[in-house]
Amino acid sequence: VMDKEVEPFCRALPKVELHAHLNGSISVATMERLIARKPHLNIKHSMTAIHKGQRRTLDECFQVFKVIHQLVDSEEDLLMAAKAVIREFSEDGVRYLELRSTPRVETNTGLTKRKYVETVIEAIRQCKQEDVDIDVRFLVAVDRRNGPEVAMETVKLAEDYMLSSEGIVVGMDLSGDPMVGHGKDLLPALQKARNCGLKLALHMSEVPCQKEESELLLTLPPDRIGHGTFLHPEVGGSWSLVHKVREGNIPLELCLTSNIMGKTVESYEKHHFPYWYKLGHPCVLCTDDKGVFSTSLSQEYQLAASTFGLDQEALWILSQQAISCSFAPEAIKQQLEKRWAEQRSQLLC
Ligand SMILES: CNc1ncnc2c1ncn2[C@@H]1O[C@H](COP(=O)(O)O)[C@@H](O)[C@H]1O
Repeated sequence: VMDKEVEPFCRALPKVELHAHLNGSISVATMERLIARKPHLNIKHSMTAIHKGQRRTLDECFQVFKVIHQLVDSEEDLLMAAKAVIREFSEDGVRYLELRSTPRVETNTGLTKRKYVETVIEAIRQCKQEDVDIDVRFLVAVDRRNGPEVAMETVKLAEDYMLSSEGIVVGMDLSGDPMVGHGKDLLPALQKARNCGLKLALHMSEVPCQKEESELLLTLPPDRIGHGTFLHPEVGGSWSLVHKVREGNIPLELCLTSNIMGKTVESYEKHHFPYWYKLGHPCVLCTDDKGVFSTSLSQEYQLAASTFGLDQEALWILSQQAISCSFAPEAIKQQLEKRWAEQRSQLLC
């Protein structure tokens, strides 16, 4: 009985998505349009998404992103993809979204990093004009693969747009293949970002053996942590890491399906969500790459409910607490809180 009711409940639940990579969030329908535009690339659907039951290594996931980047290589593609992703999140009941994306240069199409950022901002503005029911902010991403100079350049770009985008650009993300590069080289850039008022959402301990890097990144400290799969001592992390994350009350962005499909976590049951949740630590359910991993935020809420035995009240609280973990201005947070409160009585009766 519970499962039947839980699906429509999770869809109707107003939700906050804080960890979504733009190019990983492109749906099958949009991917079809992009593939049709570029037949010469000879790209098959099987190369852009991982389906239920399938699992890849993280390494293979990063190959998938390379293929997607070939499909999204112009201003036009990017605008179309970003608008579609925003609409789809809204249709899934997401009312506040922080979209993250890595500015890229594409010499073939004349795409520059500035144009890239401006196009994502334009997509967000157009959706707002078209009354899509969702508040969207933008986190400019640093791909760790590209090293300290590019990171610094990206920080300058993010700072410029934070000042000129009327609140759309709110922060930065550190992401990319966790096996490549070291956080210590990127520390000065991240410090600079923090000092100029950009919020930091950093991927940390997504794979084992990043203990030292995580210790270092925690000195910043970040405003939110992506994944944090291997922070606790039971999986090779340390008490010191757990202690610092708890002391700083640094929210974790947790992506169940992504971690299973990327094989960093063995099964839903073994996910680290309950570890932190039981400590009362702020945990935010997120999709990571809803396109690549064929999921949705409401599906992630359902999976958390069925795997960890959360009732509807608990799901509502989980989604409501995500508001305070967001980088939205205080006034917006208050508006969202109000909206959540209004919907509460309709949802939980
Ligand atoms: C699965 N776990 C993950 N871990 C780390 N980084 C990830 C990721 N999933 C996605 N990305 C990052 O997001 C980029 C794609 O979106 P954008 O081109 O930026 O919009 C990837 O190239 C990678 O840098």
